[in-house]
Formats: sequence, C-alpha cells, structure tokens
Amino acid sequence: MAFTGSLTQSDVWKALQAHHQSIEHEHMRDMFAANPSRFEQFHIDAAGLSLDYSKNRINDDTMKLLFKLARQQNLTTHIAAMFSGEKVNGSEGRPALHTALRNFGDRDIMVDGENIMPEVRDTVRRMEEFCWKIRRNQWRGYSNKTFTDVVSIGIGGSFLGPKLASSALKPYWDSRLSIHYLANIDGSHITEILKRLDPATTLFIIQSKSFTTQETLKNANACRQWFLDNGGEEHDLAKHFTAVSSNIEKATAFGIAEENIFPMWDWVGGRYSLWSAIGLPLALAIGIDNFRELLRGAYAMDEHFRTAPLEHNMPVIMALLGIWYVNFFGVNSHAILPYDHYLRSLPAHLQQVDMESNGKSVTTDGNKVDYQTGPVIWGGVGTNGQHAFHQLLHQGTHFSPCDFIMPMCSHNPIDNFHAMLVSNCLSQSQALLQGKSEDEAVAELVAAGMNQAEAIVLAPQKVIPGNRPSNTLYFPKSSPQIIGALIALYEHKVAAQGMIWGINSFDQWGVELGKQLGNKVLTALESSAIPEGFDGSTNGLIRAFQQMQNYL
Ligand SMILES: O=P(O)(O)OC[C@H]1O[C@H](O)[C@H](O)[C@@H](O)[C@@H]1O
Repeated sequence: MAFTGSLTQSDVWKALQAHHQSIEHEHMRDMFAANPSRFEQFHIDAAGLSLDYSKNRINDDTMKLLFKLARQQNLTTHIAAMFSGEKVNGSEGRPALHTALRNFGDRDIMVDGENIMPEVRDTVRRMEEFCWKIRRNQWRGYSNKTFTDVVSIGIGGSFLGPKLASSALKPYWDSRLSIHYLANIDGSHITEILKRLDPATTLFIIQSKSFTTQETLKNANACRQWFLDNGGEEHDLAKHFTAVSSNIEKATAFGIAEENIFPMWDWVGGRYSLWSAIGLPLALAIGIDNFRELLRGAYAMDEHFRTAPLEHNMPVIMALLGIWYVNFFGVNSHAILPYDHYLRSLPAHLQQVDMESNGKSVTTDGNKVDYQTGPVIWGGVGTNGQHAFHQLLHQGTHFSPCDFIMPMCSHNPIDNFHAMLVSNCLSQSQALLQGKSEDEAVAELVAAGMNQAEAIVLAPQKVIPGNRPSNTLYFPKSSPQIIGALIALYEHKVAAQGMIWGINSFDQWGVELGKQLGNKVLTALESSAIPEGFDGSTNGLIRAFQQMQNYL
C-alpha cells in the first residue's frame, strides 16, 4: 500500500534521520580501512558505464534504508507508469515519453489510444533520408554549391542537448560540415556566427517544440533576412531552411515548406528532446548510423532503469545518494566534473535536465513540500576546475557532492597526456575523501624543513577536512552508445528523485513569468516615455537603458 502521508512524517524518513545522526561524524577514511572490499561492494555496471560509489558517506544500512524509502514511495510503479505512457506530467496532462524515441524493443507505446512508435520510426527514417541527401551533396544550396555549414537555431532543450552530444562526439564528425548552435537573443551571438558564413552554403534548422520562443523566432527571422540580403531569394528558402517542431502550423506559417518540417511531440519535454528530430544537427555531423547508436546506448540504459531491481539500478542508486545528501546532510548543490574536453558542455545540459525538472516546491497534488528538492547543479571540465573552484570543494564550508566522469581511453592518445588526466581525476576524488589532518600538515611542514612552532602556526591553513563524497563514472572510451547511456542515466536519476520527492519533474511553469514580464519591459525600453507601472528598480533600469542609448 503506497505511503500517502507527508514524506518527512514517514517511519523510513525518521529512520534515515536517526541513521544520519549515527554516521554523520564517521570519516570515510575509517570506512575504507574497516572494509577492504568497499570498492567492489559499492560498484555497479550498466549499459557500458561503471559507477564507483564507494567514496560516499554510506554503509550497508544507509543503502538499505534508502531502498526502503524508494519502495515506500512506490518508485518501481512510477517508473513503469512513465515508460508505459501514463500522463505523469499531470499539470500539462501529458506523458513523458522521451524513452519512446529510443525504443528498439517491440513494445507498442500508446498515447490516447494511438501507438506512437510508427510515427517515431518514420521520423528517424526521414532524418536518415535528409542526412543522406545533405552528406552526399544530393541536396545543395541555391547556387548548386554543397553545404559547408549548418546553423541550428534553438534555445534551452532545443539547444543544450544537441550541442552537448555534438561536442561529446566531435571525433565522429564528418569534417565537411560545421555545425553552429545559435541560441541567445544577444545580437553578438548571431553576429559572431553569421559573419563567418556564406548563405549559398549554409543550411538552417529552426528548432523549437512550441515554435513560439522569442529568441528562436527572432534569430530565425534575422537569419532569413540575412539570407535574402546576401544573395538568396524567396524561392530559394526551401533549399536552406528546415524546422523541427511540435507546432507544424506555426512552422508552416513562418514559411517553412511542409516537407522540410520534422515533427516532435508534446509528450517529449524540451530538455529530453535530443533523441527526437531536435537531434538532426547532430545526425548531420556524426551521420545517422552514429545517431542510431546514440539512441541504442540510451535504450540500453532505459531497459536497465526499467527492469533492474532497485539495489542493482544505477540511476536509482545515484538518485538515492543525491537524496541522502540533500535531505539528510542539508546539501544544496551537486558538482558535475567531466574529465574529458569533449564533455565540457555536460554541466550546462544537466543544469537544465536537473534544475528545470526538480526545481519545484509543491508535490504533484499541489501541497507545499516541507523538505528540500532539486539541488543547484554546477561544475566544469577537469583538470581546469582544479585550478579554479576545487579549492572550495576541498576547504570550503559548503560540501558539494561531486560526480567525476572519466573515459579511461582518449580519442587523442598523445604521449601520456591521458594517464596524467586520469591521475588528476582519481587523485581529486581521493583528496576529497582523505583530506589532510592537522597532524599530517604539521608533519609535512616539518619534513619540509620548517621548525615545529612555525609549522603548528601554519598548519590550520593547510588542514583539509576530507570526508567529502564523490561518485566516479567511468567507461573505456566515449562513443555514441556511451554518450547515449550517460545522458539517459542522468535523465533517469532526475526522474527517480522527482518520483521519490512526489513532484512533477516534467513541467516548467516557473519559466513563464519572466517571459510575460519581458514583453512589457521590452515595450517600455523601446518607447521614449518615462517608464511607470513597474517597481522602482525596474523603472530606474529602464530609464538608464533609454538614456544610455545615446552612447550608440
Ligand atoms: O523548444 P522551444 O519550445 O522553443 O522551447 C525552448 C525552451 O524554452 C522554454 O522556456 C523552457 O524553459 C525549456 O524547457 C525549453 O526547452
């Protein structure tokens, strides 16, 4: 029988609070000393990925209680509901079926009585045909030149996912095509992109699920005008402009030829849409076969998430560890640290996946939560971060659990660069675990020739508390399958947390107010009238903008 009371009043929650009190002062150094097989015990492999979660402030009892929490919250039922197309996105009355986009099984997936799989597969087939024509120069520009550049115009979920996967899979790019991602409404972004391009050899893909997003429409209109001002003609637009949207009507009204519009569907959340035709720029870069491999990797992680028992379920384990720190250690952030130059866009993508999903304060039935939900996701590429923010990770007053993400082999195996990269990754998580005690600091200073008294004075500055948790996710080498599995892993970690917290991870109402207010502010900015009707600060800033336009 599902537990229906407030989460924090449940027995298992209270048991976790008591357990936290019992182990919060235990140091992981001692846990490893007491248990030589800790690495093997807290380790799991799935879909080509390996997770070492032994450097966490957990023991067997912790995990048992966390799995009990997952069962109390009926996690398995919620997971099944998501995969089967139930309307888990209650506030929008929609399923969340990004998994259908990479369903290689023979399961039919019904939405409102319709099996959606034929249309999903037909769209991939259309993407294949399109990629084939572009990459084999069957489809050329208005002056019959082959395409050299693709501009993907989109923002949020219509930008971060494909951009991440494109940079992650750079070793698989077809070098004849350069892919540019245009997102921001800042005129400098479009300027920097278009100034290097030739309209005759540039293909545009307007990416917008809603086809109503201000930035995307503004940029799309500006690109069309640039095209028409620099040699293209109205009748050439169909050769150079395509679109991906669930709003076919709006895309057609914009002037995109119907046959150039690739559908997506309202049962796919923007931040989960990389796997749909929103992945078209990626498929053009790496080829449709590699795009399918990306889908296959995600499918492997889906099947693992859907079928593996909780105790052997990688996304569930990562979800529960996150809940352990957020709800019992009072941690409010989580760092994503990829040790792979090609994965440098991963933190930005996961910021949207996680924070736009679980940045919520009410449960699915509208009750205000009395516990923390989604943490602040941040991070950066290793080893760069070591020379920037790792200082706080090691000696700051906040502790931020970290995910180290490490390919064990490089696509560019020059000299021993990669071994050096890996050594840094492993030693950072080791240092977070181990720390340095005051005695060790004094001993080190004395060993370095300092006299005891001076060493004792300086040592406190050098103390590193350690006992700071981290996961290490590793795999042999990044590939389309591995990247597919990795992104799907985080999607499912986030969904599992939302299911346990009882919040809707699939809507994002919070982004709307700023947009609504933005339209009014824009009108005021562009008028010469003294702004009024806003708060004093906004009035003042609008006035400042108006006055500073003289600087143009
Ligand atoms: O794809 P679009 O409809 O243009 O939406 C683009 C993005 O904008 C919205 O404001 C949401 O924050 C995102 O979830 C979405 O991905």
